[in-house]
Amino acid sequence: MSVEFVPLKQFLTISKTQSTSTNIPSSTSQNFLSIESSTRNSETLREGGIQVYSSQNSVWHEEALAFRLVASAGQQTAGAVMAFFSRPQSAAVRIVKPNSEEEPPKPKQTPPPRKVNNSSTKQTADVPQPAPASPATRSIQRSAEPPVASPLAQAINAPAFVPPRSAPRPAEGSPSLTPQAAVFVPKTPAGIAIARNAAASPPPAESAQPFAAASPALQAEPENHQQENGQEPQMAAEHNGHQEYGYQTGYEDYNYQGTQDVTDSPYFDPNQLEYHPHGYEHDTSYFAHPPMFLRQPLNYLLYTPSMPPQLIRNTINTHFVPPSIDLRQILQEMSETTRGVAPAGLGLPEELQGYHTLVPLEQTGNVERRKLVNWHSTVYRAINATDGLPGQTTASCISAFAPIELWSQIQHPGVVAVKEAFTTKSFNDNSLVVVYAYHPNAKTLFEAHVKPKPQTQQQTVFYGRHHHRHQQQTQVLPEHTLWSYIVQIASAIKKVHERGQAVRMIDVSKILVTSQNRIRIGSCGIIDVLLYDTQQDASFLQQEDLLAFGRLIFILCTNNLSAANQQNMPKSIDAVKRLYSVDVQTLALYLCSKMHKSIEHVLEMVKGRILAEHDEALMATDRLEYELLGELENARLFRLVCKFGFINERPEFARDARWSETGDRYIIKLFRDYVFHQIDEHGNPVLDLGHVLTCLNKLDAGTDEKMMLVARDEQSCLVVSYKDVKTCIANAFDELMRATTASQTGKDPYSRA
Ligand SMILES: Nc1ncnc2c1ncn2[C@@H]1O[C@H](COP(=O)(O)OP(=O)(O)OP(=O)(O)O)[C@@H](O)[C@H]1O
Repeated sequence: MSVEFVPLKQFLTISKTQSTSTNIPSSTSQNFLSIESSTRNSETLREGGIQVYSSQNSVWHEEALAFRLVASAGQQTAGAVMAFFSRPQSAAVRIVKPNSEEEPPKPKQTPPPRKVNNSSTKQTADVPQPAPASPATRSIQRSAEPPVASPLAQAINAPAFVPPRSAPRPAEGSPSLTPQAAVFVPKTPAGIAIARNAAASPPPAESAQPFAAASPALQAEPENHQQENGQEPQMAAEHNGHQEYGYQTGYEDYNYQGTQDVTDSPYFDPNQLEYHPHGYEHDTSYFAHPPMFLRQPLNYLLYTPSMPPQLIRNTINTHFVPPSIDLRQILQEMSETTRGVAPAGLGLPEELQGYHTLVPLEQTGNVERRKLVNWHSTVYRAINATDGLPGQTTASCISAFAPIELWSQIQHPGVVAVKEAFTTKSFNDNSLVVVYAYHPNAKTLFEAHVKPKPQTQQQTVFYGRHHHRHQQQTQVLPEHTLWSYIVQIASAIKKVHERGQAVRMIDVSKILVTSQNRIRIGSCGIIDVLLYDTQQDASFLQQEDLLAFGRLIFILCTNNLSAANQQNMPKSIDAVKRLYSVDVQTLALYLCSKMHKSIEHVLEMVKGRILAEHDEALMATDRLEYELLGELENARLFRLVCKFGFINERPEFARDARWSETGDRYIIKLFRDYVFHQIDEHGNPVLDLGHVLTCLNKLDAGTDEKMMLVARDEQSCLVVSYKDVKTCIANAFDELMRATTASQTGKDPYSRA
């Protein structure tokens, strides 16, 4: 979430309390609470942005949906496990031990990593499997011949058996998984199939490399791809149906170059900086560069697929959803930003009414700032530790915060959700804090389309916010995008107006671009609180909204903040005529006219575009559903890996007979080795993600396929099915679960009563 702070001398004259708050109960918050109460350390689980209006500051907040999914997934797992398992019953075929009379046991100096064999053939179920010959012989190769029954001792001394991991080098041209491909978890059924194939025909052991070994050629790929599928395509390439309004021809008359600095343009009006639709004072600090600090960026190649392009699921850049590869990177960046922390020394409060880890999203300190009415504001990202009970509120304060309560009830995709508001002195002044949903890496429309752009891309992050994408933008907004914005804003206005309220924040600096072509009106409710004692007619304010909407269209069409000023109107109309369809011009003029307007009439005027927008939105949901399908595997396999982590190597099991070499839990230990600790014939570790995925998928499915597990000392082996291992793991995990529950309730974990 994000929070906005306003220092409020006037405001606090209303409320004499030092810290007051109004909490907006929401079903989402309650859901979170219930999840948090069932998990520990919930404080890291919710994210928030706070916008704090103060003479210096502002803050916000929002739920971290990603965490909620993990938490609920964990609960589902637990429930399934508890319902599923009975007492452990190992179905292992048998443990084969060397006969000490026939052959003396080998000395147990530094036992080498055990070798394992995926003997997926049925024969292994009933016959003794060939055992490793000697520790020196580390080679594990898949035998082409079916295993032959042999006396035990002979089996122990038999030539080394061959697991699929170190199969002979595949013939040239045969399909194999490259190390790079193995790095990435296949996301689709097709991907899984590839992984399985890869497990059946693994790469030569020497080609196996650690995951981080990404090829430099692949590193360049996302960038190129981005250029091809940039979010802001060239106007000429845009299929907007209005190419006659070509940017070059249209704007040349206007003497305004797209990449030119706005301030160099003859169209530039120094007075534009004084444009203040809501009483803001735009000053030169508006264009000041925020303080930047360099940081080590994450290597997104470790997160995004470096698969061959033909294996990437969706390369189409749809209106709202970028191609898969870009989408994944954007989401990773968002996730990284959400977890960022501010550099030390900013003097921010450590805790603020249940919010912590404040990170300014804009410049703080002694900088010249624009004003919102008579106040300055600063936006921070913050993390919500608790849901914060309502503080002491005076009657007058309750009425001042009433608009926030009204706004919190407005749930609309075009409005940044309002959460709560309170006052504070934590910033060494009297501030109003308004908490909003946080949209990582959001930009204002001004930043996205109006502000002059740097010519080069920079891998820099300003206070944890990424600034290296989408820097290369043309200055002319494609008409298709413009209509999309118009429809989204009109829809938001409709929602607010029909509730008898006014938006009062239709401004390029307050509307956020939160993802590809998705915009939301932000900072709603602040003006209502700040001017709560100024009685203003709602219908008058609604007319102001529509006027602001018209001005916004002119600004976006011309990239000029003063485009809608009286003296610039003729030029602006001319520019709109040249660059955009007559429909845009008609709508903008209607909205800027002095006649009585209504949002219903606006919707009537844009109804054709609404259908197009609706279709794009449906296409986006289809795309996202498709992307989501590929992620299903992740949670399932992640839960399995977590179970392994919970179960294996627990010190309390060290002396438990069931975990000893004759116990039923021993299978889990050996299976873990089989999955993760493979070695090749030279004793080198094999890091084959394909093998791990194949094993975990079979384990999760509980297949009857059998494998041979070899003890670490290579003195015995065990033939079990994945189903057996699954049962063992489930039983062990169930036991842990019951122990956990018992420790919370004080009951004996092993008592079934
Ligand atoms: N809810 C939010 N989630 C994420 N980022 C936000 C949110 N609200 C604002 N921001 C970001 O915070 C930054 C500052 O926002 P702000 O509204 O102060 O814009 P501004 O252009 O600096 O306007 P002003 O000059 O009035 O302060 C912007 O870059 C904006 O993208």
